[in-house]
Formats: sequence, structure tokens, C-alpha cells
Amino acid sequence: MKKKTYPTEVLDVTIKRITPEGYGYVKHIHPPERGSNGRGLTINVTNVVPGDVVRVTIPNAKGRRKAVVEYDELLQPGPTRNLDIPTHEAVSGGTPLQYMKYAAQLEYKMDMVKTYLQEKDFDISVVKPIIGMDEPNRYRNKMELTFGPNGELGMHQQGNFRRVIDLEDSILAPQIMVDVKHTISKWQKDYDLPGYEKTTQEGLLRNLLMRYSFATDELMIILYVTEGPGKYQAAADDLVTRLTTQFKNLVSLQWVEHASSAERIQADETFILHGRDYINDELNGFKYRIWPDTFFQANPIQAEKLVELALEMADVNEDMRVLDLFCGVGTFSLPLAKNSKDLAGIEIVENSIISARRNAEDNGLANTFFMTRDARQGLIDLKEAWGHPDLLVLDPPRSGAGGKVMRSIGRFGTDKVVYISCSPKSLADDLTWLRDFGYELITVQPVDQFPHTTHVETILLMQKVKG
Ligand SMILES: C[S@@+](CC[C@H](N)C(=O)[O-])C[C@H]1O[C@@H](n2cnc3c(N)ncnc32)[C@H](O)[C@@H]1O
Repeated sequence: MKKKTYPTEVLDVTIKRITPEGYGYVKHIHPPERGSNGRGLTINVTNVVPGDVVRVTIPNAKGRRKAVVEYDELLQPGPTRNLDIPTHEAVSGGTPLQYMKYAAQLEYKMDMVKTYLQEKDFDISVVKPIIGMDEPNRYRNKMELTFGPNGELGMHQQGNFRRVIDLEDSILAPQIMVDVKHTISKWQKDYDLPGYEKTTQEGLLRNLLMRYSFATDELMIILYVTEGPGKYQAAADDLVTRLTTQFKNLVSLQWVEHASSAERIQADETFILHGRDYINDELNGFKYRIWPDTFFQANPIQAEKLVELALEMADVNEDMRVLDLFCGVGTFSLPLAKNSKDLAGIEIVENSIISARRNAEDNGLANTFFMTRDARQGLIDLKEAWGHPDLLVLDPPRSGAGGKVMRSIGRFGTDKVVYISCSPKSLADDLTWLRDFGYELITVQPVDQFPHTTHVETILLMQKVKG
């Protein structure tokens, strides 16, 4: 039977709150005088703040439960709207909170941390006020842009992975990256190089990755393309000339072939067009070499604060053995190692472990032991390979460590556990496991690692209650 469709409706709605995904939430009940079917419609609106009154167009309004829409018109700005940000088309996607005043963003993130902890019956009186940024714009040391099929180069529209919004400017990117973007867009146009079209899998240019170190001033530019420079050699040579002339601090320019249809950036073959294949960076006075695929904290100003907080909460001394679980390239490992007897790091990505070992060596730290393992297996193998830690630090991915790993940590029974998290939801779930092993929350410090996004970082200390 053919499904009935209903007319498109234009509605004026008031945004109630912002969801954890960054959408403005509205619950609309179709009024009886307009033939209500009694059902509610959840409308998720992009680029809004609470209290905004906006006009939205909803196709098949009464036939659906949920709609994700851009607003047609801002009828009245909400009290926390930052009116200095002009329109939502002129700036890039990926920043759903950018229209909210920064103080309100911080409040929103504080609430999120408290709500998730409270849901699991944790004492939220130990949650300290969130640490924000003095200057919350242009903080990222890495930006990844996508080439669209019509000459766009920018970020995907929120909730729409088919549409790329050409990046004119970005509240997240340092000016140098915005300049690189414009130079590359001009070069693309001059040589008439096609952007990659996902549906037909045709076109040349896929992604642009930029890394910039605020500490060393070194710049890396990577182009991900569907084939090697071969028949584009003249264009590639000219790109080198343009970029090295404009950016004297360009130390790495790479043309990376990624031919398969897989969306996740990958390297089939790498052609170094200029310089070397990595850049040097620094954090908390430690040196790091960063390759294109190296995970490295994206906001160095806030990352340094996180590391300082970890050192403060861990309170290590030269008699202590420390385990850094999910250690990456050693952002927390190196400063912890410097202040302790021994440090072990466990991490699943082989390249990160190779990098962590090299970083330890570059920084003259001989008391480190790094192991490539899945966290759960690593905790089992560590006992034999290295021994038992006095303190455990963990910084898992967004999905959290999970019950099995948390139970293993509980069985390790170190007095203290320092947990760094980028998802308050998975954090609260994980902590319940430690509570079952007799740990209690001592202090919780949210840190705004990613202004203008809905992400919030939290670092906390749990301690085993002595029986
Ligand atoms: C949020 S990052 C933290 C990295 C590091 N602490 C830092 O600050 O640079 C999480 C890390 O966990 C690693 N990882 C993800 N799943 C893992 C697993 N099952 N076992 C071990 N490590 C894993 C990722 O590769 C990533 O390096």
C-alpha cells in the first residue's frame, strides 16, 4: 500500500535546548484545528542556540516523527546568541555551538558532565568549574578538509555528509590554514582539477590535511588524491612553487594516493613533494615528531593544561611505577615518566607505539616501556612483561574503555586511577565499574578542549577507599 504523504508546513518554533549532538531541539505537536493526528514531531535545527525563534520548512510534516532542518529565517535571537557571528553559510560546519556566547557554551558543557555523572548516582559536588580558553578561536593544530564535486573545499554540512560547504573562514583554524586553503582552491581552479565525487567515484582531489605547530611554527600540507602525481606533474610542481613561496615554514608537502572507495583517509602510496614526512611539535616542554596519521592532541593550549592536571592528580614520585593505558604517542607518558621510577604505555596502534618509543628517546627518557596491544590483552600481558603499576592513567577513545577493561583495572587495585575522557557519557558508564571495586570520586575537572563543538574533555581522580 502506498504510504500517505502530507503537505509541507512552514512553522515558527522556539529552540528549547541543544542536544548532545549539537542540534536545537523542538517538540512540535500538530494543533487540532489543523487536522492534528495527535502525534508529536521532533525537529532538530542546525546552527541555533536555546531561545532562538526560527522559521523552518518541514516536508511531509504530519507524516513523520523527526526532521533535521536548517532554519529559513532567524525571527528572534535567543539570549545566548553571539551576534558577532553573521550567517551560518559563510562559516564552516563542524562547529554547532559557534553561535552561542562562549560563557554559555561552557555552562552547557558543565551541565552535560554533571548530568551524566548524576544519572549514575555519583556525587557531583566534586565537579570543579570547567576550565575554558582565554581566546577560544583558531586553536586547532590540525584541520582536515574535503574537496566537493563542484570545486568546494571545506567541511561537511552538519548532518549532511553529501554536502561540502566551501570554507571561506573558520573559527577553529589558525589563519595560516585558511590561507593555505585559499591558495589550494585557486590552484585547483587554475588547473581545472576535479574534486572527488563519492557516488560515481570519479575525480582527483579528495582531502586536504593541514598540521601546524604553534610551538615550532612548522607547517605540514597533505593532499589525498585518487592517483599519483604522474600526469599531473606540471600542476604538482607549480603547487610546490606556490606553497613554498608563500609559506616559508612549510617543512612537509605530500601527495598521498588513496584510490579505494573507502571514505576513511588512507595512504596507498606517498609522494613527498617537498621537505620531510613529519613535523616537529612540542607540548609541556617535550618534543614530538608528528606524521600525517599520528594522533596528537588537537588543541595544544588546553592539552598542556590537561597534562599539568594529570601530573597534579597523579602526584607521582621517583619510587612509583606508572601505567599509561591508551597512551598514543606518549602525551601523558613522557611527563609522567620524567617524574616517576618507571612508566609503561599500552596502545593498540603500532605506529603510535613506534612514535612513543622514539619520542621517549628524543626526550632522554630511558625509564619507559611501550607495548602495542589491545588494552584488555595489554593489561594481562603487562604483568609478565613489566610488572605491577602503583598508579594507572587511562585516556580511552570516545567509546570509553568498557566493562571488561574497567574490571581488569579494578582487579589491578592501584590506589589511584586518573581517567581522561572525551565523552562524559562513556566516562560515567566506565566509572560505575570502578565504584564496584571500592573506588570513590575525589575530584572531577572538565576542560573545554574543543570550543564551538559539543565535545567536552574531563579529567578526574578516583581513589580506592581503604577498608
Ligand atoms: C583519546 S586517544 C589518547 C591518546 C594519548 N593519551 C594522547 O593524549 O595522545 C585514545 C587512544 O587509544 C587508542 N586505542 C583505541 N582503542 C584501543 C584499544 N582497544 N586498546 C588500546 N588502545 C586503543 C587509540 O589508538 C588512541 O591513541
